[in-house]
Amino acid sequence: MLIHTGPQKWVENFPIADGVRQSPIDIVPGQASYDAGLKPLTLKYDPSTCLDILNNGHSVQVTFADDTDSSSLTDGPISGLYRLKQFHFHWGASDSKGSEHTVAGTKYPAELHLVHWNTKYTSFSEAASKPDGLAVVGVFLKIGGENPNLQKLLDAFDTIKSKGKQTSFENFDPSTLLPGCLDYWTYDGSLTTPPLYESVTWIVCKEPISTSSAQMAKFRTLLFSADGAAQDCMVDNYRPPQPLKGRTVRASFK
Ligand SMILES: NS(=O)(=O)c1cccc(F)c1F
Ligand SMILES: [Zn+2]
Repeated sequence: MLIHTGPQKWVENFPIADGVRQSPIDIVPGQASYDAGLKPLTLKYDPSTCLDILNNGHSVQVTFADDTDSSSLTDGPISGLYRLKQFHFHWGASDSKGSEHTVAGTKYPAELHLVHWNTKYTSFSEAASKPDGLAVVGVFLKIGGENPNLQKLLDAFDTIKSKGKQTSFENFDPSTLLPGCLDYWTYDGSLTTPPLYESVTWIVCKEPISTSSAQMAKFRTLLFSADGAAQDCMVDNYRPPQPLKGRTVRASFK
């Protein structure tokens, strides 16, 4: 029988779930403070660093070679250079929910997370638990026209349907999943899945990218469960917004 240990249970094994800088949050544009000192994001991605696509049992993840600075994030709210490690998604059981961050209470059907780690540390694993260790760029997906760049990922889903399945995935350029305008909100937060480390500088793009309802349905064909186990559709793999606890959300735009 299926036991879902949802976000409400995480605090038992990860007490930081009730910490002071947890993610995601509800972003209230009217309460964000414009910071003229915030630089535009510099995202330089090399498609040849794209390695594989994986069903890790809680999302679909595309992993990158991070042994050089070829795919990097600089500027924006951060100092130094952060390397792209992976990107993944969160989505709902229907188009009415699925994003982790919300905007004045609005839920999007999905959210893309591009995970980067600070090269002042020697590896992702070392960086993952440091207060300035990670920078995650979040991009909302909204229902609109079909997204041909997203379709390249979806076409690989049939071969990674169940938990633990992965397949090679090469020469994908993640910048094709970025919105045209890179205006963003930024705040200090955490991983949104266990171990919930408070190590993430969040950079959430104001402009969503489009996906179709049919493309969203394809995400929902993935499984939380491993081959041979009772089939458990991978849906609602998002954590709800967490208390702001006095944090300031800054905007890179007026
Ligand atoms: N949802 S999330 O972007 O916070 C995230 C999840 C797992 C590992 C990470 F490094 C990470 F950043
Ligand atoms: Zn995520």
